[in-house]
Amino acid sequence: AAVLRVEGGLSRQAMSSWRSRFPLRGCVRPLGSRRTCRWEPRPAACKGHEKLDMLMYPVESIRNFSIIAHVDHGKSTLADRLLEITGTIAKTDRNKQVLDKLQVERERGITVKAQSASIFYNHEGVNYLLNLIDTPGHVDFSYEVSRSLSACQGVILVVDANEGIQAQTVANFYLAFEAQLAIIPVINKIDLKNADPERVEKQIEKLFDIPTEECVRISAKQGTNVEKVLQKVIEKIPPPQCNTADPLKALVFDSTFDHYRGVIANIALFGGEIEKGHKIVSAHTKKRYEVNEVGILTPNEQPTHKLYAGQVGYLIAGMKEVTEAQIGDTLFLYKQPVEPLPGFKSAKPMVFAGMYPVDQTEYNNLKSALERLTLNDSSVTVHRDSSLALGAGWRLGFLGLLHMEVFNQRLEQEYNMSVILTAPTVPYKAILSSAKLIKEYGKAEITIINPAQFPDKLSVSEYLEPTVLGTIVTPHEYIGKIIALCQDRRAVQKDMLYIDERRVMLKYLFPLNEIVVDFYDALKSLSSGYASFDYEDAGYQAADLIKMDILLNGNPVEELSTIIHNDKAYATGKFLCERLKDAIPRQLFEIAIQAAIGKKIIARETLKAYRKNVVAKCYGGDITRRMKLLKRQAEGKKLMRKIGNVEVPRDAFIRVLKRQTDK
Ligand SMILES: Nc1nc2c(ncn2[C@@H]2O[C@H](COP(=O)(O)OP(=O)(O)OP(=O)(O)O)[C@@H](O)[C@H]2O)c(=O)[nH]1
Repeated sequence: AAVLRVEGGLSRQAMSSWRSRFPLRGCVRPLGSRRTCRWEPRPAACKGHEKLDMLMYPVESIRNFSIIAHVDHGKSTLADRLLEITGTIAKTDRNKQVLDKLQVERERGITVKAQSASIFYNHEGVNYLLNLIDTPGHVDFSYEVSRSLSACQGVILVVDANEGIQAQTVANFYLAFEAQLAIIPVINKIDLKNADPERVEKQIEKLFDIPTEECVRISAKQGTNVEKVLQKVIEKIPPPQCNTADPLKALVFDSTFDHYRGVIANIALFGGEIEKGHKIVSAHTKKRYEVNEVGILTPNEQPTHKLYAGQVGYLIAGMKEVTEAQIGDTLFLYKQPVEPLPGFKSAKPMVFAGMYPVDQTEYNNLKSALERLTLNDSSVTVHRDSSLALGAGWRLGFLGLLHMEVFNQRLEQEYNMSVILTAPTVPYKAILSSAKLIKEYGKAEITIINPAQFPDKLSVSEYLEPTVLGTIVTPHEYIGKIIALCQDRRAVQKDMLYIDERRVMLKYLFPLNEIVVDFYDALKSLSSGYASFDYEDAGYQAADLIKMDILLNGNPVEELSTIIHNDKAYATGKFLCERLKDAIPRQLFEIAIQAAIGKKIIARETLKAYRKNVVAKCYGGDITRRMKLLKRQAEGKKLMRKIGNVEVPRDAFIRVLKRQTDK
């Protein structure tokens, strides 16, 4: 055990000053009198946490930082290496992407949720406590990035040595830059055959004004130079500016829900200290709680005696309700109120879709699964909704289509729920002209997030659609095709800049609905995967919109009703009908697949009748085999949805909607 001896002992004053300087002092106790003043771990409080007991961290030796990058540039791999070389996790083959804890993250190989880990590191004889937050790269999850940055004083900006600066590199750089964080540029994958770190350094200098000599060249995969990154973190990133002697001020920057322990809030302490038994108050809800547990993430939860100003850790305080751990909330000690921290702008949903239980008896189960999952993913908005065909359900708002798919996958994997999802739509607006409707809504400008509520042209003076400013980074040989694609999507060019002799950055103003579903896929396929894309909100513009329905034998398919631009109606209607024809299995009768605007049919496909005789193979009629096949057919039917008398596989709709990829 580490024993700290102080020659000649300490005065009472000096002792209290030491107390405020050593964040983990809860783990040490004075031995003997003040005069002899030997300190050693306090076993009862810290059982099993020897590492924490042995080290003490004044604010000056804490660094809080995030790793940010474009998708796949190696954030999670770098995080793994940092954890490994500091001995935070064991070095084995199994420790891949340890911070990507969710099943969906491991399956898809992407980070969806930011994760933190505390690292202990000795640099030149000084012990440091480094708190690392791994963040997602995909544009849909940039909200996670900006939230994580609020708990940090610096970032490692990872850029792939082969791909160079990509659209999300630019977006993430500006998030960090605007938050005035220290930025350490790191060029990763220098082991690749085509790596060209020099070129990437020049790009970084040109676009971000960071001198080339500040870049660190590494291979996260092989571990080359990773130690240098840690040294840079210590040298370049300032320690948090706060004081343990101040009243408690803790920012809730993330939260997760545990079935057994309730809400686990990730907190960053901007002042004071917190320990088990403290009575705390939420600035947002004004509710009072008693702290049950505090600790740090290494990367699994590890309880500590206390958390101190400057640290990042977790807190469990008997919060059971989903709404209690508001992200961005400030926690303070009971009867010691503080000025709340600025918090976060709430996430702005870009895509809305209806969600319904496959079977209405599952409504309550789905409701509680949704409540729990939205606690882990507070960027999803939920409104109750109902439909004649699909029953009671919800209208959910997502940050993008990938976010929607991931959310759906998590519902299935983590809560065993299968649901019906309707076609995604963006939040349109309408300026009403009908006095009756204005009275009904209580306002003239309404937001439409459900095609079922689309007001008729006669009662509207203007429709508005949301737009985004998109950034595309591409090798120059694809420019022609990309410009044609953007024009096809009704986009207006705003800027074009060569970031070096081979790469171009384009800026376009897009109608959001043109990019939401499949723009990224289309861009990838026509640039052989080399172009990247990112976007930010850019307000509303007037648009000529209509509502289009898809009918199966005259019955509307509610999942596929969409609001689209008039110019696109015929082409989209025809395309949806063709795709649906491929996605629906032939049935005993003929099926008419039609696209309609109001009563007017604008496209039609016909699916010929066919009978699948599942028992045809059972010549001779072995009864058990026959029963087995019929049972299998019945199971298959559960995955179907009935529209009128037509059976449609439930996953057909999402396949139909991803229209562009193989057009
Ligand atoms: N050759 C080579 N491959 C690397 C290196 N670092 C990461 N990779 C590979 O690049 C791919 C992406 O790495 P990740 O660490 O998952 O990337 P990420 O940035 O965390 O990705 P997201 O979380 O989806 O944003 C993986 O296949 C890694 O094995 C490197 O230094 N060299």
